[in-house]
Amino acid sequence: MTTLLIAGGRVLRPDLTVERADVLVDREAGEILAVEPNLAADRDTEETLSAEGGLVVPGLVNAHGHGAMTLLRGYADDKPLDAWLQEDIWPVEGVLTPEDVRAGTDLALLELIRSGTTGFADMYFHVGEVAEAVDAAGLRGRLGHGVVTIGKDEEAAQADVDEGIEMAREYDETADGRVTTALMPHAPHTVGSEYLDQLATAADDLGVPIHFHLNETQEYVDAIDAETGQRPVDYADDHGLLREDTWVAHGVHLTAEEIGTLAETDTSVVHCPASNMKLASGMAPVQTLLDAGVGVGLGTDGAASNNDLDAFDEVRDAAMLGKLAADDAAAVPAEAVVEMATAGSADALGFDSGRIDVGANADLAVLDLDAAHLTPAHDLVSHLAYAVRGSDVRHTVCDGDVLMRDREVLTLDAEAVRRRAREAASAAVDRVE
Ligand SMILES: CSC[C@H]1O[C@@H](n2cnc3c(O)ncnc32)[C@H](O)[C@@H]1O
Ligand SMILES: [Zn+2]
Repeated sequence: MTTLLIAGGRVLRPDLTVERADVLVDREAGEILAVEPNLAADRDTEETLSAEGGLVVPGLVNAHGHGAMTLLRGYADDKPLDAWLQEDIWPVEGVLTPEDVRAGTDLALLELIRSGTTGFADMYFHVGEVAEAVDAAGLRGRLGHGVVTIGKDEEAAQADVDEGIEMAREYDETADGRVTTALMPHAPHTVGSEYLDQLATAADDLGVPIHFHLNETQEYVDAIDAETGQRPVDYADDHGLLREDTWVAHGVHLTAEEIGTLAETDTSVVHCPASNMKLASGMAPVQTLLDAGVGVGLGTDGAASNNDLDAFDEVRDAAMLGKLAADDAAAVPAEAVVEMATAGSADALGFDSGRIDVGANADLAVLDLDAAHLTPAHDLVSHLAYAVRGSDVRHTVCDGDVLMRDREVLTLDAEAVRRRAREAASAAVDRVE
C-alpha cells in the first residue's frame, strides 16, 4: 500500500472540534486510514505533506455552479437574473465551442484547487469536455447537462433532453469514480412539463440524482404559478423531481409549506448567497431550513454572478446573510456554515467526503494559520467561518492525490490554463458582438 502522511498540524474533526493529529491516507483507495497524533514515527510512508503551523480541514464542496462561466467573469454585471441571462449570458453561451467550455472549466478547476475545494457540482453543456477536464485535474465532480426546452421546437427540445440523459449515462462513475453524474433540468419554468417527467423516469432508470434551480427569484415563482396555479415546490414534487438524492439550488422564495415538503421529501437545498445578493434575487431562509431539518449545502453558482469560486467567501457570506435574513445575530452561526460547506454539501452531492475521518474519501486541504488576518486564534471554527480566505490554502488533496503542494498546482499548468481561458473568452465575446 502506498500512503500519504499529512503531518504536524491540527485537524478539524467531524464534530468541529480541533485536535493535534496527523492524517494517514491510503493513496490507492483514496481513503483516510488514520487520524492520530504522532503517526509519522510509526509508519513508512511514501509521501509527506507538512501541516506544521496549519489546520487540516475537509476539502470544501461547492454544490452548485457552472464551471465554464469563468469565461464570462466580469462580462455582464449589475443586472437582475432574467435580464442578465437573456440580454447578456445566453447570447454569448450560444457561441461557446466545446474547446471554450474545456478552457473555462480548466480555469474553474484551477481556482477550486487553489482555494481548497475538492468536490463540486457542475451544470453546463459539452459535458464530455467537462468530464475530461475533471479527470485530468484530479477533483471530484457531480456533472450534468443543463436541459432547457423553452423557446425550442419539439425536435430541438427532445434532443436537449436526450443529451442530458446520454451524458448522465456515459460519464457516471468514470475517472476512478471521481466523476459521477445527475440529470439537470435547468429550472421548472425553463423545461416543459412532459420533459420533466422524462427526466424523472430517466433518473430512476440510470440510478442518478436530479438537480435544478428552484424558487430563485419571485419572477420565477410567479411564472410557475401563472402557468400551473401551483407553487414550484408542489409542481416539482408532482413531477417526481423531489427525492432523497435530489439537491436544488437557491431556494430563496419559499413558503413554510414548501419548506415542509422539502423536509418530507429529503430534498437538499444549496444556498448561493453571493449570487443571490449580486443579482438581488433575495435572501434565502437558511435558519428556517435548518430548523425544519432540511439538508443545506453551499454553492458559488457561476463565476459571472459571484464573481469568484472561492468557497471560503461563500461561507462568510452565508453566515452574514443568514443573520440579516433572520434579523438575528445568533442565526446561521459559524458551526452551521462550516458544516454546510463541508459535510452538508458533500451529503447533498452523495460524496463520502466533507469530514476528516477514518474510511472517508481523502479529500482535504491544509490551511496556513500564520497570517495577520488569522491572528490571534481564539477559535478556529470562527476563523473558518469569518476570516479564512481561499488564498490561505497551502496543500489540496483529492482522492488521496496531491493536487496542490506548497501552493503549486501539480495537475494543471496554471499559466497555460489562464492564457487559453483569456483567448477563448475574448474570441467568444468577439463572435457574439
Ligand atoms: C443550460 S446550462 C445552465 C445554465 O444556467 C445558467 N445560469 C447561470 N446562473 C444562473 C442562475 O443563477 N439562475 C439560473 N440560471 C443560471 C447558465 O448561464 C447556463 O445557461
Ligand atoms: Zn446556477
